[in-house]
Amino acid sequence: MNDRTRKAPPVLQVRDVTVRFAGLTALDAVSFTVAPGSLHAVIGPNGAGKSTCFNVLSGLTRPASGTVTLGERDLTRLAPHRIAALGVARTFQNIVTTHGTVADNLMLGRHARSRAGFAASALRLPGAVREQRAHLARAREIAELTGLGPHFDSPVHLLSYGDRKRVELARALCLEPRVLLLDEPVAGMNAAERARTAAVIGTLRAELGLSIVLVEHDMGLVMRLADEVTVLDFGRTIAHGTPDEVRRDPQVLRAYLGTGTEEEGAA
Ligand SMILES: Nc1ncnc2c1ncn2[C@@H]1O[C@H](COP(=O)(O)OP(=O)(O)OP(=O)(O)O)[C@@H](O)[C@H]1O
Repeated sequence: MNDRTRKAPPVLQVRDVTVRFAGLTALDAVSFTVAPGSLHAVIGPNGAGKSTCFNVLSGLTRPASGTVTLGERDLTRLAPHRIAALGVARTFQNIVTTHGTVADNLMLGRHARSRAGFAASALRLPGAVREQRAHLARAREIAELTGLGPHFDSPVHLLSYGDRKRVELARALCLEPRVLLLDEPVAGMNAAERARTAAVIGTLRAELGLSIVLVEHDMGLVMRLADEVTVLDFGRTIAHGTPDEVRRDPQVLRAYLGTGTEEEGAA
């Protein structure tokens, strides 16, 4: 059990979000709601707008119109660090940590939550030492939760690719988020690593009660883990529902099989 179990996260609501890049509409009035403690997947073929959607949620891209709210808070125009401070943490598709030990990387993640100043820490004042110890203990718990416990003191570059990618996930968890945005968490992994990471994601939701938004190309993983799925294609929502509902949706099948109508512009 963990002592950080908190009340349910607030509802994350994306309403009518539109993003344009020059002439291209990357997201076109996209809306979805992430229920507290649920796992919501955003899927779609290449170029559908999934990363753009994540960039809006994490404050890296400002939409031309529409809003993103977490409970009562409007996140739409906040800087990324403010959004993170409100409890929305993300991982990145292509970042795989290579420096330091697992512990070093997780402590970097804890740094944002540290109250003791740099000088107090450097001078090893008692309060700062106590705080540091508590952060280290929590980092160790997070390592256990993400399957990295045995590697806590290992240099990251000696770990397998799958473990290294989970270091990024564990570092995001060190922010103690209420909402976790996972951008292709199993990309590039082999089958065993994918299964391991899927199990970790399931555990996170069960044990921490987090809301999770998942962008992932691995449909098996999405269908196994998601409570709800939003399907994008060319920036538009083409389907929304439970995994079973979307997997049978003719528009989804068309988008994935590339046999779309002229209007959908499939090649
Ligand atoms: N900074 C940008 N400037 C111009 N166009 C962009 C920019 N970012 C994304 N796009 C375009 O917006 C559209 C949506 O891209 P996005 O990366 O969000 O799709 P995606 O669903 O994440 O794709 P993938 O599965 O390949 O990662 C694409 O046509 C892409 O080329």
